[in-house]
Amino acid sequence: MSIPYEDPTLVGSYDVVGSFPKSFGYGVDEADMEEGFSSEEKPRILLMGLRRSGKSSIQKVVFHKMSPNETLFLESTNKIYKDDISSTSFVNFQIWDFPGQVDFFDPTFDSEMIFKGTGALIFVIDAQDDYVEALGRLHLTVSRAYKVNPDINFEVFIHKVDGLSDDHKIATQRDIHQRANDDLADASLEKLHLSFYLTSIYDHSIFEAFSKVVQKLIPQLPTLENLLNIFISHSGIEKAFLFDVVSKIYIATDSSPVDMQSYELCCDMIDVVIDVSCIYGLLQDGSGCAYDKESLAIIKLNNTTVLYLKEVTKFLALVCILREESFERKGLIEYNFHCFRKAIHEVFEVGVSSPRCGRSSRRSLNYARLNGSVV
Ligand SMILES: Nc1nc2c(ncn2[C@@H]2O[C@H](COP(=O)(O)OP(=O)(O)OP(=O)(O)O)[C@@H](O)[C@H]2O)c(=O)[nH]1
Repeated sequence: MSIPYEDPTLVGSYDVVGSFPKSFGYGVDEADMEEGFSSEEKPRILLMGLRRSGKSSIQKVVFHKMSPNETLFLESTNKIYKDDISSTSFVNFQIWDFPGQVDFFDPTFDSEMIFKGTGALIFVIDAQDDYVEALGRLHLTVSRAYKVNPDINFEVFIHKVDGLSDDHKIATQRDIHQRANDDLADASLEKLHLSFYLTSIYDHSIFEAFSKVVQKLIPQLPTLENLLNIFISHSGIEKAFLFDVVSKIYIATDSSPVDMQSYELCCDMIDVVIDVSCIYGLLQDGSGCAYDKESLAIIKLNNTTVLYLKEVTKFLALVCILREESFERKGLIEYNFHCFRKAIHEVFEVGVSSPRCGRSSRRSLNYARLNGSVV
């Protein structure tokens, strides 16, 4: 079976349901910054798994704002769908969505080309279905990819868990974890590490899981975490996330544990801000930008909690949760934010001026170009 490729610019686009209009973007000049980078060179995230496991739905919900219910009408993918999201998102990758029936033994399947430039391989398992066949396919896929490129991060999404009880979720995760690792041990592939996530497109779990996958691919992550730690400890803030605004993936947070509720609250805040901005912030002819340098929002909740959102770069927003009493020192928070923002810009500028030219430094350079130099 030959696997044709599909250029996303040529296929039908999906209407946007939910908070962001599809046209929501951040301006125009990414093309200039991309010079010298062919799309082939961009690091990839691969989405693989059996038919109907939910791959296309994940991609559409996370990166194209499709509403979960609309995924019911998605047709089966029969080509590799390459989605370049770098022009609208901090996540400067290509997402490659594979058809479920991909045949690794087909001579036209060029595993060297596909796996060489891959940063992460996400294997999606439908938890509502019998997963024995999926486990076999997982083993085949990861062992094949590992042989070509042992640096790939292997991520397993135990997907559609919205249909399972909490106990069932845990039991399924344990069982899949055990069997997948047993298969690897039998093949003497103990060094191949699999990470497991329970996901569903019907809640925030898919965004959280994708956040973790993407974070592993961001070379500046420790620096970003450090900056967030310094910022919150000097500002009386409880939790801070650095969000990619379009996808609502958080690319970094401070080192205190993430609880799902805080994350959801911050995601909802982004939706509210962009919704209000789209409705009341654009000009009458629809021109203008829903998210720009001026973007700032403060929401006081009825439980003495304050949510604070502010633009950091054209792709990134800082969203914080703090107590009302800490917010009395608003001037201090603003000053610290100013220093934080400056430091973030410097982090990415260092990437730009770095003389290194290996593949990984080119990746950071790519981030830097998109996130530092144009804000
Ligand atoms: N309950 C539930 N259904 C889901 C979830 N994600 C996807 N689905 C449904 O699963 C079905 C298959 O989804 P697709 O995204 O087309 O699956 P795919 O893996 O891309 O399928 P192929 O293109 O055939 O490989 C659709 O009806 C989706 O609505 C989920 O998290 N929960």
